[in-house]
Amino acid sequence: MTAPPGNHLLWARGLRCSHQGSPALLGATVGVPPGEILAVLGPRGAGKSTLLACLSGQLRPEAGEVWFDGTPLHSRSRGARERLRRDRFGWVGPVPGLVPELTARENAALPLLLRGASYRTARRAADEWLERLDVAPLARRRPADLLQSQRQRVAVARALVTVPDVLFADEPTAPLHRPDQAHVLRALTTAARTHRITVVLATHDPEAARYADRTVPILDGLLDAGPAGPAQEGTAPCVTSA
Ligand SMILES: Nc1ncnc2c1ncn2[C@@H]1O[C@H](COP(=O)(O)OP(=O)(O)OP(=O)(O)O)[C@@H](O)[C@H]1O
Repeated sequence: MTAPPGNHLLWARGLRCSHQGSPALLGATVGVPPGEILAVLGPRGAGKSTLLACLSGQLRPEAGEVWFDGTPLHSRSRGARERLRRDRFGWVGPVPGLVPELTARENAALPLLLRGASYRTARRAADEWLERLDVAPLARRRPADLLQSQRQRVAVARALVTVPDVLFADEPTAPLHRPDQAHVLRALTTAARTHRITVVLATHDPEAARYADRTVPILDGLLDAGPAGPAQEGTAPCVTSA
């Protein structure tokens, strides 16, 4: 196994992955330098979510390699990949997925509390991120009392509260109206740039991709956007439990 070429925080080559026999990724190669906001742009079913799941270690690809911070991710155990996701990655998807019983502040603080931070520390950090996402006045409200765009901004605050090395954003504004989409994407990308957080943004919308530093197209499970590096044999089947 040879380390990836160039100065990439995240790098993948020749990723292949299928879901219950139907192919989703047929060969994806991409490198992401530290601090870059990269948009992966493609239509529905192109393989964007599967790519992000492989890059973040949720799925282990059938073939190909994923490297993060100079070490291979694709060959790590499930537990090691879960720890990496908890400690170094953030995730925001199209559905906010907030805990309904908790306030916006408690939801945003949750990742820090799960890491063992004190309530006071977690609360202070959560308040700062809610402020950056323009939802600080709503800190005491529960998700049911928030608008969809407000819930999504709380979800972004929760994804960024640990200041992850990489934020994976999978269609983070898909269910929002256009003005709310712009608001959430501007807040997300401004916060990421300020804190040098690398972002991989999956989207079907060229307007959303305009907030990124670079856009790479994905179509029918194919993406070729980085130096290939040396050839490598495939690994185990594409599964979450491996
Ligand atoms: N859990 C699954 N079981 C079966 N097929 C799946 C599953 N997840 C994705 N697929 C299929 O894999 C292909 C790629 O899906 P994927 O969700 O990665 O694409 P996408 O570009 O993110 O699309 P969308 O924007 O619709 O989510 C599609 O054909 C999809 O139907």
